[in-house]
Amino acid sequence: MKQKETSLNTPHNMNHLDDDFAEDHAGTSDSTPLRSDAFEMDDDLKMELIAKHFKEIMQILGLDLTDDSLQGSPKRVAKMYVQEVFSGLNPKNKPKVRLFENKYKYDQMLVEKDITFYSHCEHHFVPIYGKAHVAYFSSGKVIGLSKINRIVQYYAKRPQVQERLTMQIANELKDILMTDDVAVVLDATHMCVSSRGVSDTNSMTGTAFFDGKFRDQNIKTEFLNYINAKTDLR
Ligand SMILES: Nc1nc2c(ncn2[C@@H]2O[C@H](COP(=O)(O)OP(=O)(O)OP(=O)(O)O)[C@@H](O)[C@H]2O)c(=O)[nH]1
Ligand SMILES: [Zn+2]
Repeated sequence: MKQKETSLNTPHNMNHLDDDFAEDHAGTSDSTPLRSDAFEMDDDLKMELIAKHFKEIMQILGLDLTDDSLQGSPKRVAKMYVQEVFSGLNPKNKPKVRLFENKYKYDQMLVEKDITFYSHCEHHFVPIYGKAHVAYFSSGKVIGLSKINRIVQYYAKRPQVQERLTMQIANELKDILMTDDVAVVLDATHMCVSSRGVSDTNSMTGTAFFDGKFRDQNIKTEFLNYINAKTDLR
């Protein structure tokens, strides 16, 4: 895991490194740049500190925190960051995945497409949202379909760049399923591009990862055709 040292003024002793914990929980697919003491602080303290600092940001912006609509916002934002939109930074929220034997000897590709995800751009902290399409060939084991969605959600719920999110999903699936035969495609809208800055409301960002059998052009085409096909079952 990549580790970064920065100093944060907290009342906690966050100086020692719990390497074993971090390694056990983060796994090999984790490439988010995390502080070496990222797992030291409990959620309550994180929320308390974020609320305190966010309140200051609101005050600096000139907002009157005695207004009854604004009063609760620092705590609301803190709770949303820690328990919801950035919950994927905490390894305790990593989905528990059970493997099953591929008893039915299914040897074709399995595709989980149109997985809706919400993430946040790590440069501007505004939403990225889109669809993930994931496929794999079983090397003898299979996982429950919902776990694929949960893995996508876990890594999406972090400050992200789309390229890293794509790789984290792919590497996690390769680790769990013990195979290189994994493909991941993400189509997403970045609100830092659409709602500010260049303000392009139409452009989308595509990222893709193909390994193992998916490097074969025919297999790749089969996967891409399937994710682009209209499946009107909903
Ligand atoms: N590669 C990559 N870039 C991203 C992603 N999300 C946002 N960005 C870009 O990150 C860049 C940050 O660049 P800066 O020039 O420092 O930011 P900025 O001055 O706010 O740039 P503008 O958005 O052009 O106004 C921007 O070009 C964003 O569009 C992502 O997932 N992957
Ligand atoms: Zn951005």
